[in-house]
Amino acid sequence: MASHIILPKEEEEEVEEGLGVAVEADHDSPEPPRYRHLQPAQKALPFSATCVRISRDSYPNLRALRNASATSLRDDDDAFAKLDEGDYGYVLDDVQHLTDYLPELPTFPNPLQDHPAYSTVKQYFVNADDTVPEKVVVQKNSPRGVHFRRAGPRQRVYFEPEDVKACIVTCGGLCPGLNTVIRELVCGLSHMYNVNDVFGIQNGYKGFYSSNYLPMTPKSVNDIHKRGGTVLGSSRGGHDTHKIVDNIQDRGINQVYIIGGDGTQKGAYEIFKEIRRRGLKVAVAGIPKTIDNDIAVIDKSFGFDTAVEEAQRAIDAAHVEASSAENGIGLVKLMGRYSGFIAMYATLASRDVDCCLIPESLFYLEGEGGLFEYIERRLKENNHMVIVVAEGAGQDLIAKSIPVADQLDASGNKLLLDVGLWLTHKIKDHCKSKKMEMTIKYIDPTYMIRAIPSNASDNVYCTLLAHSAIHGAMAGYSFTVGMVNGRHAYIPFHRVTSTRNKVKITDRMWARLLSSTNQPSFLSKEDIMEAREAERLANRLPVPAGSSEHTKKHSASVLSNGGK
Ligand SMILES: Nc1ncnc2c1ncn2[C@@H]1O[C@H](COP(=O)(O)OP(=O)(O)O)[C@@H](O)[C@H]1O
Ligand SMILES: O=P(O)(O)OC[C@H]1O[C@](O)(COP(=O)(O)O)[C@@H](O)[C@@H]1O
Ligand SMILES: [Mg+2]
Repeated sequence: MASHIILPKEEEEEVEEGLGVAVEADHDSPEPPRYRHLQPAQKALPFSATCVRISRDSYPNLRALRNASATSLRDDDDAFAKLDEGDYGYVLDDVQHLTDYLPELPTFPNPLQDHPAYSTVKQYFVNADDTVPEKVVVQKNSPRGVHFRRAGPRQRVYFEPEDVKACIVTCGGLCPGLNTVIRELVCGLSHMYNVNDVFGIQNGYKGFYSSNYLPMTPKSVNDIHKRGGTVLGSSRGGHDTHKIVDNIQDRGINQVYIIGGDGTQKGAYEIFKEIRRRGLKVAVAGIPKTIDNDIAVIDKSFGFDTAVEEAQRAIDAAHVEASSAENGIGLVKLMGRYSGFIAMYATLASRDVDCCLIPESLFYLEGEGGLFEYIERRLKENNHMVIVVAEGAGQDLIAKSIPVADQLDASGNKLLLDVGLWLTHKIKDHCKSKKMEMTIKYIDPTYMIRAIPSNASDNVYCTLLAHSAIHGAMAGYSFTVGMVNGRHAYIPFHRVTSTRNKVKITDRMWARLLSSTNQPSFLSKEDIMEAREAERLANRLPVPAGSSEHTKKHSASVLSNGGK
């Protein structure tokens, strides 16, 4: 896979009058990276900002460096990174900072140092060099790997409180905890940094240029965390980078807090790039929201725990319905377009679920090891059963039986066909063909789950995320904030948008689920090998000793060495 990394001029003699060269590095190839001069548009960028601190001499390490990362940069010229190498394979995948393109900015003492509540905390400020490792399970000889900048308050900040004009926007689908994040941003800015000029953008990205900005105060947001939804409103679509940045510029906004999922974070990155291109002193802080828990790098997204908890109520209802009928089946559809985390965790928590179907694990209906065979067996054994299906599961099967053209929502997300309804009909038809008496009750609790306020633990998590975002923006960084291995970190935008977090069906968690439900895995031996190989390639791991692939490679290298 190729990615583009930009080197500073002084490290590349081949540059003529340009500011630098782009390096196209193919990590899977032993060939040295190819150099390309920057395109005119890229030359317009203040170069010191985007340089990757890798010298030409360290090229042998470049592959190792990129290999240390589980995800790669997007394969386009926009994907610039700030990578910093340390000893023993240490890599800092750093976030953008105002001084990358405005090097002369003054700094100010952090007002928290005089705050009665915070100044008593020993070592309240984080060390400027503190970083958080992406992977915490290591071996004796493994390189230290990729790290992210640790979140938290810094000794010096890049904004004076009275100069800050902040705005908050929520985009995409609802998720429990949105109001808590909004509340804590407004209160945190005011209570920690004495910032009182905070505005709410209404109804998502389009609100930047089509609605009034709502002034927000600690008083006006005091009890919003007890309500579901978002007091600001949200929407899909409407991301017009130029119009948005024009408005940010015209209104003198200098901190933008953007709460939303993968689509929203992509939009935040576009906004940041345009802000930087215009040389504006504006920090962009993304706070990832995804009820599906599918955002890469971070441990867990806010609202996920609340969603799993609320899903129990639907599963309980399905269980009551199923167990109160002869050959009763309760079918619950849970959220998860591409990732089945809610379905998997809700199943593991409930213990009443007999089968969980997720997008990551393909299933089939007919024949040996299929869903119908399992349903028949389970009804015979237990007289009732509960099935949980994630909304993105079985889309391939539905598309085969009901061919319809793909439809997209306003944000460009594919609209899914209703797997719950489809499965209900399929199961009914099958039982009818087998002359089996049965009852099936289908429950879709999606909007009931999304619309509730967050639970206690999500409330605390939302508060910490909001505070980390504020500290980062005040310190001049632009980033997506998130918890990585239990510590809050500032993550480059491209890292959270380039891949998706998915359930690994070769992991222990999925194995636990299979053993708890006793459902078929729907996988052949070849499927398992294929999934393991995909996993290995995605994580750039070596071929395991003893595997057939390893034996093949080993024999080939022995032969090429003349059998030595
Ligand atoms: N690639 C993209 N570039 C810029 N904006 C995007 C992109 N993808 C989505 N957006 C914007 O982000 C917002 C939310 O996206 P959406 O996919 O609906 O929800 P989520 O952020 O939860 O994934 C929408 O306003 C959409 O226009
Ligand atoms: O009906 P809507 O509002 O488009 O939302 C449905 C989608 O919203 C979600 O709950 C969350 O999606 P986003 O992360 O894109 O906001 C999905 O699980 C679901 O498919
Ligand atoms: Mg999304």
